[in-house]
Amino acid sequence: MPRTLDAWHDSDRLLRLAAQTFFDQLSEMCEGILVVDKSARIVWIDDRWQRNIQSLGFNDPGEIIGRPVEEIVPNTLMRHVVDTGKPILLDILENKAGTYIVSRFPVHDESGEVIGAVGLILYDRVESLKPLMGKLSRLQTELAQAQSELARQRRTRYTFSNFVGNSERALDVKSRARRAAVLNTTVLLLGETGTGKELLAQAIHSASSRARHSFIAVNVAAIPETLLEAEFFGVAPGAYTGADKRGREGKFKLADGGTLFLDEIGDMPLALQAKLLRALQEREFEPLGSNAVTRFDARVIAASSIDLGQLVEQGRFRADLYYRLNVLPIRLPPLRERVEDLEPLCEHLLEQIALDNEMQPKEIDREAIDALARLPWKGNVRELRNVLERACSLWDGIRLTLDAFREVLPELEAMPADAPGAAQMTSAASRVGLAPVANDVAGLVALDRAIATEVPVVLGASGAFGASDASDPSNSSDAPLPERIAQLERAAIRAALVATGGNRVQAAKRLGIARATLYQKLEQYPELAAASSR
Ligand SMILES: Nc1ncnc2c1ncn2[C@@H]1O[C@H](COP(=O)(O)OP(=O)(O)OP(=O)(O)O)[C@@H](O)[C@H]1O
Repeated sequence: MPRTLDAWHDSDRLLRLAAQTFFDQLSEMCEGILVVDKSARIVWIDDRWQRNIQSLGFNDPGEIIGRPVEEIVPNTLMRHVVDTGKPILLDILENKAGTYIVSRFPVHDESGEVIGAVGLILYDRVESLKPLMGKLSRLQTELAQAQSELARQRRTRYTFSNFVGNSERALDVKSRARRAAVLNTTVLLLGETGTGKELLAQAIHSASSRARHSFIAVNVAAIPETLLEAEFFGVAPGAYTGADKRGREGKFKLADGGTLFLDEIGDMPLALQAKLLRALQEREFEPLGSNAVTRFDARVIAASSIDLGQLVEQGRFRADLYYRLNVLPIRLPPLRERVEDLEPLCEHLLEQIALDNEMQPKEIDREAIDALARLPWKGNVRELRNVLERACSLWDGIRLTLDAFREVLPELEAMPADAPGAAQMTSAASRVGLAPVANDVAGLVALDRAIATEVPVVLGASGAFGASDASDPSNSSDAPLPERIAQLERAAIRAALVATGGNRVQAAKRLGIARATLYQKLEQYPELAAASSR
């Protein structure tokens, strides 16, 4: 079939000519061509490419032929193309000679083996692309900043040295946590709000072999129930209408290799508890809207300020999940049970406050510490820090005396000097008993704080719950509006907590706000947080 043969020969010739024409056209169009052999040594450059020689520090083409390409062209990827046999169709090459838009192709022999590569400078007047390049570089800078901020947030701030306290209880907590750090098991931190559960979780992570990886914290209570699953396990691309087309990674994935801190685990809805249990057991999970499983390798540290055992009894927490989490429980004592740590804690917190506010650290009188030791500190170290911060801002002197705290804690006034220590003061009834009620300002505030700390008792003890906190400067009609609004807000939240016996879910409903919003508010007002159960 001569015609077919002719056609074959014709097409073969045609192809060769096409390749030649393509090459000629391309060399016309582009700003320079460079060819390397299979060991990435330069074998040929065209006339246009020669224009770059001087900017690269050479005078003659003879000086560069036969040399490894990266010795001549900094940042080139020609060797990569030869090694992988894969083209790089479009790239930006930046080096001391300038910024270029380049293209790189492997060259194959008849058997398909890579025998070299061709590099084309498509565009060398990147100056004219300046606005575009400027935008690109701005975006790159922003991305780098966002990435470093994210990495900073995911790094832990705390180590064991930040957990202040030399009391027997504090030392015991630290030694248990140190032991937990070297193991890879699940840890359960139990303790009232503000006792340092998150601090300890970070310290365990920092001292573990996972320290180089992320520490991801999720407050289960602060996330609306409907969003929890996506937040935990992520969303597959295009999983549902309105979902991000590219999907979203969940906290489990983000914590991969590192530590996942699940705060207020007792607030997790039952349906999600099942999925969490499976994830912990199987070490894999399915993102929302996906059938494919994702493996994960993160240590889980869970925390709770309520007795999980009790929740199990009430059928609000799965027993199997409880046992799975309760491998290594650590109980953090409330501050009132380790009042000997008050002094070092005050010193540490005063230093922190000074650093944060760029001021000289204040000192604290022994007499003031003794008085503080008699308070119940339901908001624990967090509440202590708030009190110290307020005292620092209101008190001019360098030493915080008892008077400095009388301004912040008027109930100190009402408390007899020989009042029993906080450790013995286990009920609000005893505190209310100490305080004169009604029109006496200090008494009213004492009552107010007692309400904030021991809700149910005071419910019966005072019908005057709605009475405003007369000693609070924000109550004065001269107080700025934001302070007065905050005061009203506190009063409303407190009233709702009282009315619901401290139940946060019901209180949020009563207030007509989302549960997550209430949790945010309680973070703002730890003395109220201390008053409520979950
Ligand atoms: N032992 C401690 N030494 C120094 N600072 C502490 C200590 N315990 C708690 N803090 C500080 O008190 C504040 C509250 O601590 P953290 O958030 O760890 O408590 P938490 O138990 O996780 O509270 P919540 O249950 O409300 O989330 C933080 O500023 C923390 O640095």
